[in-house]
Amino acid sequence: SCVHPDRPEPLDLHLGMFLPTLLNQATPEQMERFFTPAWNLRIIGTYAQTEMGHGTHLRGLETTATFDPSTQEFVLHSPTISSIKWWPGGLGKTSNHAIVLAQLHTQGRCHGLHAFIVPIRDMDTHVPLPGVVVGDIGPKFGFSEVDNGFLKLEHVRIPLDNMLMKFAKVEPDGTYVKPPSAKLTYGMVFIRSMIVGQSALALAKSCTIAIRYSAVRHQSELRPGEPEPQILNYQTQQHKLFPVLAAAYAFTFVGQYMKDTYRRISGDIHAGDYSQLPELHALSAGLKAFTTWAANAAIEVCRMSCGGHGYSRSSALPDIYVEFTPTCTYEGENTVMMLQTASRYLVKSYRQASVGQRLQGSVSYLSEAAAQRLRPRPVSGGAAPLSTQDLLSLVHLYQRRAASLVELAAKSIQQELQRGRSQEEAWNHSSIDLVRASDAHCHFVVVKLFVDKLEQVDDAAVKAVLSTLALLYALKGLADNSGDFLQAGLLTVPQATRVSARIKELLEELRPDAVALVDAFDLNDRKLNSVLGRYDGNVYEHLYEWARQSPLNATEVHESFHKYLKPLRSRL
Ligand SMILES: CCCCC/C=C\C/C=C\C/C=C\C/C=C\CCCC(=O)SCCNC(=O)CCNC(=O)[C@H](O)C(C)(C)COP(=O)(O)OP(=O)(O)OC[C@H]1O[C@@H](n2cnc3c(N)ncnc32)[C@H](O)[C@@H]1OP(=O)(O)O
Ligand SMILES: Cc1cc2nc3c(=O)[nH]c(=O)nc-3n(C[C@H](O)[C@H](O)[C@H](O)COP(=O)(O)OP(=O)(O)OC[C@H]3O[C@@H](n4cnc5c(N)ncnc54)[C@H](O)[C@@H]3O)c2cc1C
Repeated sequence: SCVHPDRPEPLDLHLGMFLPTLLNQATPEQMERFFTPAWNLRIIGTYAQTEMGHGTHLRGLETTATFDPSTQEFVLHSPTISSIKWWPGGLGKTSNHAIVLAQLHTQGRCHGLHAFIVPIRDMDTHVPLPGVVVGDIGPKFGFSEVDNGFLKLEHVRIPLDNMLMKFAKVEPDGTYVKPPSAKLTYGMVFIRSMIVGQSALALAKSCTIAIRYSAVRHQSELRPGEPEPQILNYQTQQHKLFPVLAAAYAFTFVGQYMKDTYRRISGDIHAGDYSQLPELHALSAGLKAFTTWAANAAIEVCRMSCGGHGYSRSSALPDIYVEFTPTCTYEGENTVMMLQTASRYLVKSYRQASVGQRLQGSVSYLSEAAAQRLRPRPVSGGAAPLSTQDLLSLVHLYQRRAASLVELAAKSIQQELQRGRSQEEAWNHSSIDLVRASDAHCHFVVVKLFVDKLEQVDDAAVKAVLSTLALLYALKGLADNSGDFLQAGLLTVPQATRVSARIKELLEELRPDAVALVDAFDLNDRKLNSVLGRYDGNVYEHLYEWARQSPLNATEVHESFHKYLKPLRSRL
């Protein structure tokens, strides 16, 4: 990471999950024994939860940890081929320890998934320990710097106090002591919260490269006989890139909010107050999925907006994409995360609101919607007047769309039940609606946080341009999801037409500030690592220099001529 601070590297899991899991789940004695050597890289660890057969379904994980009171040890074992730990970063060749998630068996009973610190390589020779079969899982889409690995445990014994026991415990006689809350052992909320900020960074880098390049790239003819214009003057180029720019700002604010919320609530949890954990889980799961899906698509828009040179590694956009895209899968596959937010939070809150409960946090609007349902509908019934200028009214529109889609999902479950389907089937047959409800809820949260942030901006000029970005973000989202708003009776066709016209005006308004707005991310050339996105805009000279350094150009005549072409010629 000293060369490219953002490139994935084998120690990411050690820094990003092994250390934080110790901080969250180790006892003071275990901190003493493990944290210090881990901080000094004597111990190098990873987080081994996913198996070949299960990544999402945690309760289906097969690795076992069976307590043996006669020796005061746990026996860690991979009972089947599908139970082999698979994917953990840094596991293949780098780590000498792993936090292994395994089903805890003691006194003949299974107590579910718990975390165990398992030494896997000799601390001096780095040779795998007895009973440990470990290696790299082979080439991947990207992440080639990381040795994502497999781990097969064959009756490996570890001492009793290698089980992380801050919450749950096993006593010397094998008695299991339950944690204060079963949810505390899940973990993963920390990284999901951090990933929201990673989405913002990926967007900021991508649109900085694409907008700067679009300011120096001249192509085609706008007015006959005039010089070729900057491609940033094409309305279609602005329509591709300025909403990405707006999203980069939006997600930056959401990423800060997510980090602050994580810090606040995990502080409460450390103090023994678990009441906010459901909100933190739902928010981090939903926003992780929402922002990574959006950023994933936007990086590709930025790459393609740079034409051929966008496809060159010199642009950095292919690498940004390859390194970012697994965030949609790891730390909770996005669809599954959206379903968690809907099923474990939004529908539950909807039902509480329907019986008059006052809701707090990001779902408080569901109480308002429930109260609304009880009031007689206005005769007009039609959509409220739409202001394409007033941000607060747009926030309200997103709130009502979310409330409407949560209600639609909850009603779908009700209808399925009335058809005689079981609970599980009713939920499964409503899961498309559940995902839409979560998506709409997260979209509302993002728009609301963007507008809230503007209240904190004092400088009038900065506030004005950020308001334009917030308007573009909100109106583009309205246009992209107009079906939801039309279906919910929140938008009319004439209003939708006005929205499209307003978006075109905003693109024109933003054009003069576009380069300054990406410069404001202050991403230096080393961090961007992009010939197209260079601050000095001197692209062509550096593109030529970059190509000259290609390994293929080390010799004027490549050995392939003599080895293949020439012999081939002689045979034809
Ligand atoms: C410190 C320095 C930092 C420096 C950083 C430096 C570098 C960092 C760089 C990069 C970062 C590092 C690494 C990045 C690269 C790769 C990392 C990838 C690592 C991984 O890829 S690592 C594996 C991730 N793999 C998953 O992510 C599994 C997903 N699968 C699940 O998560 C579950 O399978 C679920 C939830 C789908 C179903 O599980 P289930 O069936 O048991 O639960 P169920 O749905 O029944 O819910 C029962 C009750 O638990 C609550 N609940 C559930 N989950 C909770 C949670 N997390 N927290 C709190 N409450 C939770 C519910 O809300 C409900 O609550 P209630 O009962 O009240 O409704
Ligand atoms: C680059 C990378 C690094 C990783 N690093 C680690 C690591 O360090 N440690 C670790 O433990 N793991 C790691 N993983 C594994 C990762 O956490 C899992 O791949 C992820 O949790 C998804 O689980 P899965 O692979 O089983 O996918 P599956 O869950 O099998 O997903 C396949 C499809 O099934 C769908 N699906 C699954 N369950 C449901 C459901 N209930 N309802 C509806 N649809 C469903 C999904 O939406 C998806 O479309 C890493 C993965 C990658 C790609």
